[in-house]
Amino acid sequence: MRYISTRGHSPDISTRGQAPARDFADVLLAGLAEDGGLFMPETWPHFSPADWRALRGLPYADVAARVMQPFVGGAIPFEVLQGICRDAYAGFGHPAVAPLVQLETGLFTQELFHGPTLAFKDMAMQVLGRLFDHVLAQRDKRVTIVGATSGDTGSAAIEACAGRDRVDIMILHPHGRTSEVQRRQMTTVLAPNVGNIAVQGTFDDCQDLVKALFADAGFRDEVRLSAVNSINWARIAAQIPYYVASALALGAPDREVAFSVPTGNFGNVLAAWVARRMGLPVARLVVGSNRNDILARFLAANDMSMQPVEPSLSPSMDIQVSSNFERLLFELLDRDADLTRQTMLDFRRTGRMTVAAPVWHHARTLFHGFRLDDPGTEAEIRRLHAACGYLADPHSAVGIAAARALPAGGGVPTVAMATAHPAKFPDAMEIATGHRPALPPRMADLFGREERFSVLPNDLGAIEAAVRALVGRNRV
Ligand SMILES: Cc1ncc(COP(=O)(O)O)c(C=O)c1O
Ligand SMILES: N[C@@H](CCOP(=O)(O)O)C(=O)O
Repeated sequence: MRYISTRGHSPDISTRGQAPARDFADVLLAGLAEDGGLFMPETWPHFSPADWRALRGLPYADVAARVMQPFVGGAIPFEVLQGICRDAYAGFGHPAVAPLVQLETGLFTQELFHGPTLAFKDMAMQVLGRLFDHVLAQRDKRVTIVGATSGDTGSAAIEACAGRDRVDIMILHPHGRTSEVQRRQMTTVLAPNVGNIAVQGTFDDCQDLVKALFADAGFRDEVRLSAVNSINWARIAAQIPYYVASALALGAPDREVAFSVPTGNFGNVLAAWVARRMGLPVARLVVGSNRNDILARFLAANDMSMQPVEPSLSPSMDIQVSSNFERLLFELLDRDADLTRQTMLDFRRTGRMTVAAPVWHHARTLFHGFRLDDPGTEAEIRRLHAACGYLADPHSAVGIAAARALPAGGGVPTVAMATAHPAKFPDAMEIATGHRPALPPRMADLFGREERFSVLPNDLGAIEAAVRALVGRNRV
């Protein structure tokens, strides 16, 4: 399998490509293409109904390896990939890894939060940490990972990379805009290869800083920059298998399913779209947003206009620029990289994007948008708890409410993704239900642990200096 950039390869003008086609291992290490685009597979793998059926009954780790295998291609032998997946999921807190829970007739939630940091990010990040180890050892290289987080990616990435020999990792979070549990999960990891910066800005500022670091070619090469956000294709590839696992459990490929996904950076729901592109019978995909509803507004009215990021009860979704939308746009524009690049540059210049009517109509056949404000989120958490005793965190509650808002779908079961453990957001949970969910015993002393992080302005030079200091410390 080869990969191309959303901005550097046009099917008509292939010689204009700026980022050369790469294999999976190259893409894992590069993170973002040199031309600022996102990597995409050159072709989409396709599974027949018989291929899907052959996955039924396998342990989750084996499903993951088989679903990821076509994306990994010849870059890593299948036995190695399978070993990595088995090892990655062995430590999860539930034997099914990502169990399905029925909430009501036709409505299920898939719990993606049984990994070490209690959010869906672990599902991919535990695999990525091991993939980095394997590929870096093979190539005898080191990398510096710089990631942006609105709360959950950071701790999952740190957990996956702390103490690894060939990786330094610096995580940027928006100062004061995560929950305290989320912040402490990152800042109390004192391994020498880990750094944390609280940026005086929003998640979008943090994400823009990461992209600006990649755009500074000198810096990128000097520290051998890599990424663990879902701009890295490997993250998307490792998020596809749980859609497959729940669809199979509900009768696929002989029965359709629908998915409802609480959305911010568009990486999770994009993985569901890829599963459908691979032939999984997915009837509908619902994009759930909080008050930062740029995606819902786009789907409702072809209006992707940026507004200031507002803090909400679901802080991990407080995002305006959904990076992975660029991957969808590339597909919607028939893989015209020049048009994708121009559309994205115009969006960042003007803060506004509308697409041609047929493109927008096509997007609406693929995705339904939904928006839930904070009072609605609180009410949904309370309702669920009263109705069936289920504690859904504020992000998961947005996804569940979005699933319930869907018009009846002719007997198609809907799976709403539960993306975080409620104990990560104890204040919101207590206000909504009167219950303060406890952290697992291994994290019980989180609030007594020493924290280490710097507060820095939203300034590229300051971030580059901090990354250089981290790298310098570990490479002498
Ligand atoms: C708990 C939680 N739910 C939902 C999301 C949104 O997922 P995505 O950014 O893949 O759209 C995030 C952050 O990414 C998250 O941490
Ligand atoms: N919600 C995320 C934001 C980054 O998303 P990613 O999937 O692109 O890493 C977070 O919790 O950090």
